[in-house]
Amino acid sequence: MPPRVKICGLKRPEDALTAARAGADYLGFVFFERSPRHLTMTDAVRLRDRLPHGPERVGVFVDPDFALLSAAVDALDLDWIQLHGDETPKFASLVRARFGLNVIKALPVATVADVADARRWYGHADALLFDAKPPATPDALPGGNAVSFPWELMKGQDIALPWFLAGGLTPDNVAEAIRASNAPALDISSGVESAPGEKSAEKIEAFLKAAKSPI
Ligand SMILES: O=C(O)c1ccccc1N[C@@H]1O[C@H](COP(=O)(O)O)[C@@H](O)[C@H]1O
Repeated sequence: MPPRVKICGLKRPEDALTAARAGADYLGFVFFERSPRHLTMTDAVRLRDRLPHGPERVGVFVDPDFALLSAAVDALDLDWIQLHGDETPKFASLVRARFGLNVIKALPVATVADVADARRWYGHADALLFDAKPPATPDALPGGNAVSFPWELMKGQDIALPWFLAGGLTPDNVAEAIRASNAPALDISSGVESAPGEKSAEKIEAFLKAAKSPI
């Protein structure tokens, strides 16, 4: 079965439509002010009725408060909440209970010990997302840095939740990433952009083609 694919950091309805037509399973929207992909609440409300139906909608947050989550859930009719900061398992459980939505917890990975951290989230999150650790630079974001970790770290891991491979994926490296990691789902942002925050229709289509039919 081909991996499920999330195209993240969408801001324009035409990019969401391109992703949906090309076979994306999830559409991701970033609510983090420092990101070039940040969606303001005003823009989110405008976007809502122009989004395609079919793919599930994921809001991406970094150590959010409940007011932000509530506004974004309402604005975009979200299906999933992705926590991409230093949130605790207890906080993830509270979010699930409060909103009745699925939670994806992003985990930063550099070594196999970071992958083993997954088990802390069993019973608290509905899916996990393994992303590279952010570079140690002042301007680095918690995610969306176009940085990969060694995909082989995931191979043969017994992860008891659905999981996404993320970080530095591109149309050119995704077939190798799938082979190396056996990932059941993939998440991409920078690799389908022409500039930070600007999605490329050609790259979205190329990524989905390569991800859904790896050689
Ligand atoms: O994309 C962002 O700007 C972002 C900001 C804050 C937290 C998470 C963010 N993105 C997530 O990171 C992955 C990997 O990004 P990339 O493909 O390496 O650019 C992305 O898909 C989002 O889930």
